[in-house]
Amino acid sequence: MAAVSANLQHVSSPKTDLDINKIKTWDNGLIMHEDFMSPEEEAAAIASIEADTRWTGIGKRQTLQFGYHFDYTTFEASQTDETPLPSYLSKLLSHLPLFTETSTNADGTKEDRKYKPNQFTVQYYPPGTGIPPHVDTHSAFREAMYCLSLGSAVAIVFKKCGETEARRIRKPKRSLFKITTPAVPTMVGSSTPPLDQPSAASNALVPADGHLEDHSQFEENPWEVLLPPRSLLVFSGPSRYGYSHRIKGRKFDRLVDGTMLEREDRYSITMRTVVRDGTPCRCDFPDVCDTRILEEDTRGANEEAKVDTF
Ligand SMILES: O=C(O)CCC(=O)C(=O)O
Ligand SMILES: [Fe+2]
Repeated sequence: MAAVSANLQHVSSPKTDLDINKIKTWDNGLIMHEDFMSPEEEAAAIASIEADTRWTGIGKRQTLQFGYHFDYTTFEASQTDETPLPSYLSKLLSHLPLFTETSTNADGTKEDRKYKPNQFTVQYYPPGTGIPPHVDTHSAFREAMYCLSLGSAVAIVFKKCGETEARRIRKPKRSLFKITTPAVPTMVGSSTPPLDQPSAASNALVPADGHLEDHSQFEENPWEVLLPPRSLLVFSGPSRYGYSHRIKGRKFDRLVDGTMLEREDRYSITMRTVVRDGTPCRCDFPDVCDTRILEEDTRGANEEAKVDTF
């Protein structure tokens, strides 16, 4: 699959450190494994997905939930609903390249651990649809998030969160089930894909060659990565906590050489590990961190209560 691109000012480039395995890494913690599965495995997974009768959702936004279900009213994992994994998912899970997370214990010592995902959302994207900019809820899931693309290639857009995102994330969350028109992005959790018409301006893609040395250049500027079919995206660090991601609603993505790549049916499988013990998120992006915002709001409410008693 060709690298994508256009606006040289916002070059984002992976280090292709293990070319033989087609693994690309970016300095913001994003990793892409190309050809993560064979075309035969992909076809089998799509056949199982298409034959499944448990699709839920509204309108064009249809999902299947396995392991713990993702709750679109809270943007967290359901406390009660759990569905056993189909065989294509168990197989996938058995050779997922698990990310090593470093956490700090109460006594200040560091601990390295790998966590297996236990929350799986399969999403169907008819051609032309996307997902609004969002940051997956920090407190609800562990750091590493995995996203497998099946079917059509698509461009995903990353943007380093700034003031706009910090403001938006504080707005009340919107539930998928209350939305009937294309959504205004909520920035937390996932919401209904907008059905934008393709536009020339929005088809501009960012080059994938060169080297990203400095995140600050992305503060205002989105950058795009083409997700080929059968590719696995691993989010960690800043790409998980401090960047929003979205898929624009459009019918074509434009490649570096100007080729317009028409979108077809796409399925994605998002894999996350649920945090159940209330461990607070301690990421480096407090402005877009729901744990920190809740702590701040609680402190604010306590201050107000103190004032009220006077
Ligand atoms: O479909 C994709 O590749 C992205 C999905 C996503 O961002 C999500 O499930 O939170
Ligand atoms: Fe997401």
